[in-house]
Amino acid sequence: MPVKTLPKSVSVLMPLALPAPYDYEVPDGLIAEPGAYVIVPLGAQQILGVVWGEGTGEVDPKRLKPILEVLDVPPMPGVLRRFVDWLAAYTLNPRGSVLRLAIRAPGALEPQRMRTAYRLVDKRPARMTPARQRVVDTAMDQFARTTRELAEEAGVSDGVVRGLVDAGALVPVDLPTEAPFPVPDIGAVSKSLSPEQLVAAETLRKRVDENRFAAILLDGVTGSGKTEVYFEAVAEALAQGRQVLILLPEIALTSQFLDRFEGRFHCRPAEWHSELSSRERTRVWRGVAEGRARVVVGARSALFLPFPELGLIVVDEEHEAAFKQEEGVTYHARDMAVVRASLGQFPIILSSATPSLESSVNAEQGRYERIVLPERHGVAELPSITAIDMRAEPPERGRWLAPLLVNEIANALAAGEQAMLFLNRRGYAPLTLCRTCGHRIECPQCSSWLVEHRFRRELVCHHCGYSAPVPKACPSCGAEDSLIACGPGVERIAEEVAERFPEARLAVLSSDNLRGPQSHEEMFRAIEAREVDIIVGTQIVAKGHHFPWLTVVGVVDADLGLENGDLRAAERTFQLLQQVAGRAGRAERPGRVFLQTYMPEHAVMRALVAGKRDAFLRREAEARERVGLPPFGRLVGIVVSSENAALAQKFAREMARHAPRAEDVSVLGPAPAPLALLRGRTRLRFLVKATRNVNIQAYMQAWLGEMKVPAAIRVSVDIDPYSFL
Ligand SMILES: Nc1ncnc2c1ncn2[C@@H]1O[C@H](COP(=O)(O)OP(=O)(O)OP(=O)(O)O)[C@@H](O)[C@H]1O
Ligand SMILES: [Zn+2]
Repeated sequence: MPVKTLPKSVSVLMPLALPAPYDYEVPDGLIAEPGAYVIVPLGAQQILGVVWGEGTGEVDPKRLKPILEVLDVPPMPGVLRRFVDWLAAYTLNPRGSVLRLAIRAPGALEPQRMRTAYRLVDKRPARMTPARQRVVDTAMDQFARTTRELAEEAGVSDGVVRGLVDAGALVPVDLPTEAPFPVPDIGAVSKSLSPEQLVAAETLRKRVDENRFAAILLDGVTGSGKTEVYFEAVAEALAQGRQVLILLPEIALTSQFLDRFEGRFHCRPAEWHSELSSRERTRVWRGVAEGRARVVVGARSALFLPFPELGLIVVDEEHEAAFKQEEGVTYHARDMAVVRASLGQFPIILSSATPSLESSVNAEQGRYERIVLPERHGVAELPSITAIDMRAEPPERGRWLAPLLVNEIANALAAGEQAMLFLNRRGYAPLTLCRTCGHRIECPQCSSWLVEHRFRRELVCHHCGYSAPVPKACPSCGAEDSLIACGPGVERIAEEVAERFPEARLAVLSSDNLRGPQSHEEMFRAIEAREVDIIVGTQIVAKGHHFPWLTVVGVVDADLGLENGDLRAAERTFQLLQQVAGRAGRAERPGRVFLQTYMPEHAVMRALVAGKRDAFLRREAEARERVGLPPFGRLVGIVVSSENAALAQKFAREMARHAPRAEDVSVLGPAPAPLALLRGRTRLRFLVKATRNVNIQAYMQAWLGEMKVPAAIRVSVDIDPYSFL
C-alpha cells in the first residue's frame, strides 16, 4: 500500500486585524520559505500574506487550503518578522495589523515592469557594414542599452540595431524601468572635525565596527555638529556593507537634511514618508528589499521597511513627541527603533540637544552610552536667553509683542539680520466670543473651540478638521457684529508684525500655508538666501534648521505648553523652547532669545535663562521617581468611546468592575477625557499605573480578555501614552 504523505503546511500571517497566522498547504512545485510573500484564499477572497513559519498543525490536514502563488520578491527578513511579533505583543495590537505597516507599498509586490536592453555577444553577422561596426564598437563595453540608446550613441538608425539583434550579435536583457539608487560616496572627505567632534565620531565608528547592539545618546548643544558627527558613523556602516536608516520626526526637516546628506555623500538618500507618490513608495520599498537603497531617510513608518542588511539606525531629535504614532497601531518609533537595533544586533544613535527624560535616565543608569558635545561649532556661541515678564512689561492694548522684543527686532533688522517669532498655535485666534451674550463658538462634534483662520476666512476645529465660514451674527443671541477674536495665533502675530514693520519682508510658516516638502524647501531656501527679514512660525520652524543670519528669536507665549498639565508638560516646554532658542546665532553673529512669560519664576523659565538643563532634568526625574511616573513606572491609557454617550458610560463602568486586582497596579477612572467629545464620539479615559516590574501587557490581556466589547463601542489601548487628551 502506498504511503500517503501529509501535505507540507506553513503558517501565513495576513495584514488584517488577526492575532495569529493561519495554516496553509504548500502545493507540490511551490517553494514557500519563511518570509515569502504569498497569495492565499481567505473565504471567497484571495489575499496577500507572509509565510510566518511552520504550520501549527492545528488544522485538519485534509481541510487545509493551498497557497495559490508565491510572489517574486525577496522574502521578508526574519528580523523584521520578529520585530512585527515583538511590537504587536508590546503594544497589544493584532500581529496582522502590525504586518500591514510593513507592506504599505501596494505596487511593490506586483511584477516589476521591465524594459528590454541589449548586450553584445561574440557572434557577428555575416555581413558587416560600417554602421553595424559602429554599433558593435559602442556596445563593446558590455553595458546593456536600449535600441534607442544604442542607435543614438552610435549615430545610426534604429533599423541598424535591429538588424544586429536579428543576426544574434545583440541579445536582449531585461532591465527595471525604475530609476536606480545612487550609491553614497563614502570616500568623499568630510568637513574637518573639531577635536571634540573627532573624538565623538571615532567612538561612533568603533561602535559600528563592533557589530553588536549598543544604544548611544549623542547629546550635543544646538549647532554643535551632531549631524556631521553621526555622518561618520553612517559612512562606517556603509563601508561595512550595511544599510542605514535615519529617522526624522517631521517631513518639514527632510529637505534641508537631504541637501546636507548630499553635501557629505554626493548623492541623495532614499526618502520614506507619507507624502511620497505610490510609485515612489514602490520604488523605495523594492530598493530597500533588494538592498539597492543603502540609506533611507524617513518618518517613523520607515522602521517597517524590509532591510536585509540594516546595520545602523540614527534617530535625530530623539526627544520629539512626533515619533509617537497616535492612531491605529500606536507605538513610539524611537523606542521601537531601539528594539529593532537590539533584534538586529547593531548600534543605534539617538541624537538631541534636549534629550528626552527617558533617554537621559537610560544614559544615567548606564543602559545607554552618552557622548557629549558641549559647544557650538566654530566661533558660534550659544545664544543669551532673557525672560520678559509680561506682567511688568505688557504690550499695548490689542497687541501681543512686548516693547523690549519689538525693540530687539528693530535692532536686528537695522543690522541686516533676521528675526523669528515663534508661537505654537495655528490660525488667527484660538477663540471667538460674543461680546453681547458671552457665547463661545465650539465645534459641533468635539468639545473644543473653533479656531479662526483669517486667511481662509473660516472657523476650524483643530481636532477633527470641521470648518465653517465665520458667521456675521452670534449663533446664540443673534447679535450682529458682536463676535470678537480672543488671543493670538501665528496669523495674528504676522498681522502685528506687518503693521509694525511695514518695510520688512515677512514669511509665515505653519502647516496651513505650507503643504508638502516642496513648499517647505522653497521657504527655507528663501530664508537662507536672506530674502526674508522676519519669520513668524509654529513648531515647524522650531527645530533642526540652520539659518545663519537669524539672531533674534522671540517666543510669543512661552507658557503655552505648561497649560495642559500632563506629566511631560514641563519637560516638553523646556525642550521646545530650548530648540527654538537654538535657532538663534548659529554662525558668526551672536543670538538673543526672548521668552514672553507670565511666570518668569517657573522652573522651566528659570532653567532656560540660567542654561541649567541638566539640573532641570535631574529635578524632573526626581519628581517623577517619587510618584512612580515614567520612566520609573509604567502607564497605559485606555479610551472608551462611542457615539452613544450612555452606552460609553455604561460600558466604562462595567470595565472598571472587571479590572483585575493586582499588586503594584492601580486603575484610575473612568473619567470623562479632557477631549470629552471627539468627532461626535463621547470619550472616557482610564489610566493604568504600575511599577516597572509589572508585566503590564499580561495584566491588560487578563482584563480585556474578560470583556466583550459591543460593536458600538471602541476601546483603544495606548501603552506608554504621550497624549492624555
Ligand atoms: N566640523 C565642522 N566643520 C564645518 N562646519 C561644521 C562642522 N561642524 C558643524 N558644522 C556646521 O555647523 C552647523 C551646525 O551643525 P549641525 O547642524 O550638525 O548641528 P546640530 O548639533 O545637529 O544642531 P541642532 O541640534 O541645532 O540641529 C551646520 O551648518 C554644520 O554644517
Ligand atoms: Zn471638531
